[in-house]
Order: sequence, then C-alpha cells, then structure tokens
Amino acid sequence: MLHINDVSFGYSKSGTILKNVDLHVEESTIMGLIGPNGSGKTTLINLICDMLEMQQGSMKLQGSPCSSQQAKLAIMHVGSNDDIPVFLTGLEYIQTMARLYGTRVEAAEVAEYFAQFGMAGAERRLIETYSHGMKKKTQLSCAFLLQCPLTIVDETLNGIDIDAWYVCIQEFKKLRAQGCSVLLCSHDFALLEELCDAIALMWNGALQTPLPYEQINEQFGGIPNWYRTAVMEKAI
Ligand SMILES: Nc1ncnc2c1ncn2[C@@H]1O[C@H](COP(=O)(O)OP(=O)(O)OP(=O)(O)O)[C@@H](O)[C@H]1O
Repeated sequence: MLHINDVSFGYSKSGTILKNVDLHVEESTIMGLIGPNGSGKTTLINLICDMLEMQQGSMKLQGSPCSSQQAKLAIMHVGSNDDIPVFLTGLEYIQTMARLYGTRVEAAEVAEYFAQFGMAGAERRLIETYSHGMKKKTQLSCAFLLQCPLTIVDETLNGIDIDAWYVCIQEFKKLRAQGCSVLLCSHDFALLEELCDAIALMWNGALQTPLPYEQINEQFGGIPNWYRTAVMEKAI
C-alpha cells in the first residue's frame, strides 16, 4: 500500500536528515515507527503527507505518488499538536473533514464516538471550550470515522486519559480489520506492543528494516530491550 524507496532529505544543503530510507507498509498492517528525538520520524511523515518537498527517491500510496490528490484523499494525518479550528464545534469539524475527503459522517456517529471518549454532548460545543485531551480525542474520532486506507499517527495519544487509550487500541484494531493500515509513530512502548504487526526503527536518519513484533519479543524479550540494544548502545 505505502511504498517508500530510497528517500533522502535535508532541510539545508549542508545536512542530510533522512538517508536512503525504504519502507513498505502493506494493507491491514499497523506499522510502528520509533527512534530517538531528532532522528527524523516527523520529517519522514511530513514527506509522506506532502508537507515537505521530495528531494530524492519515491513515495507512493496505492500506486499514486504521495503528492497526488488521489494519495492525499487516502491518508489521514493525526499530528502531535492539537491545532484544530476553535471556531467550529467538534461535530462541524468532523463533518467538514468528511466533506473534504468526499464522504459523509452522520451526527449520531460523531455523538457515539464522543460518548465513547467520555465527552458525551460536547460535539455540539465550540472546540474553543475543549481541553487539550478533548481536542486530541476529536482528532482521533475523526480519523476513526473517516477510515482512510492509511492513518498516520504522530505522537497523538500523548495527553489522553487511560480510558481513551483503551478505546484507541480497540479502534485501531478495527481499522486494521477493515483493511486499513496505520503508521504509528510513538515513544509509548505499551501502545506499540498492543498494536504493532511490525516496528521500524529510525536511527540518525537511517531506517532499519522493520522487524515483526513476534521476532522482537522472541529475540529481545520485548521492545524496550530491542530499542536499548539497537539505539542506546550505539549512542554511548
Ligand atoms: N523545519 C526544520 N528546519 C530545519 N531543521 C529541522 C526542521 N524540522 C526538523 N528539523 C531537524 O531535523 C531533524 C529531525 O527532526 P524530526 O522532527 O524529524 O525528528 P523526530 O524523530 O520526529 O523527533 P521527535 O522524536 O523529537 O519528535 C532534527 O535534527 C531537527 O532539528
């Protein structure tokens, strides 16, 4: 579904941030993306979402370049910030997003997600009145309702409560069961352990070939040990 081949990128001529990155995410897959701060994860995500201009290599989603309209309609990006329009209600925001993606979401469906996330009725209030966590839950509800072929999650679950964390686990699994894929960038190992089929590790702009979660578990006894072996020992 998502095919990234030989992508290199730098913000300036002097420094390369991403080095010959390859990544392939198939349908019905939850792919974890981990790595130290500043290793290039968000840069890679911003390239997939066409927020940065490609310099080398190729990125295709379902056969179309990631910069094409076709690909953009197939990607939902849920970022780490909570920048959503505060002058809309949660319901208006989600229905506007649905229209942008050429689909419809009923008010009752939105109400159901808001209730599930412990904020029943708040979908009819202005986002301006929402807490940080409520804005995150609104973004996540939108992603779960739109069910794009690829959902990219960049540290979005930071700051949501534990009940919402469990709702998200269940909803990401539902997306996968429906044939959708998720690229899950997170430092939350428990979340990655619950969800990921495979995990790719970014180190200093280079992306290691993803390892299946079972292999990480069997070979290293879990993600923390694998991470420590692969990254922290290199950093000393
Ligand atoms: N707009 C920018 N201009 C110049 N350099 C940037 C820009 N954005 C990021 N960088 C640099 O690119 C490198 C990779 O940053 P990036 O945000 O992709 O890392 P990350 O792996 O997502 O980090 P984190 O885990 O902290 O979110 C860092 O050295 C960062 O300083």
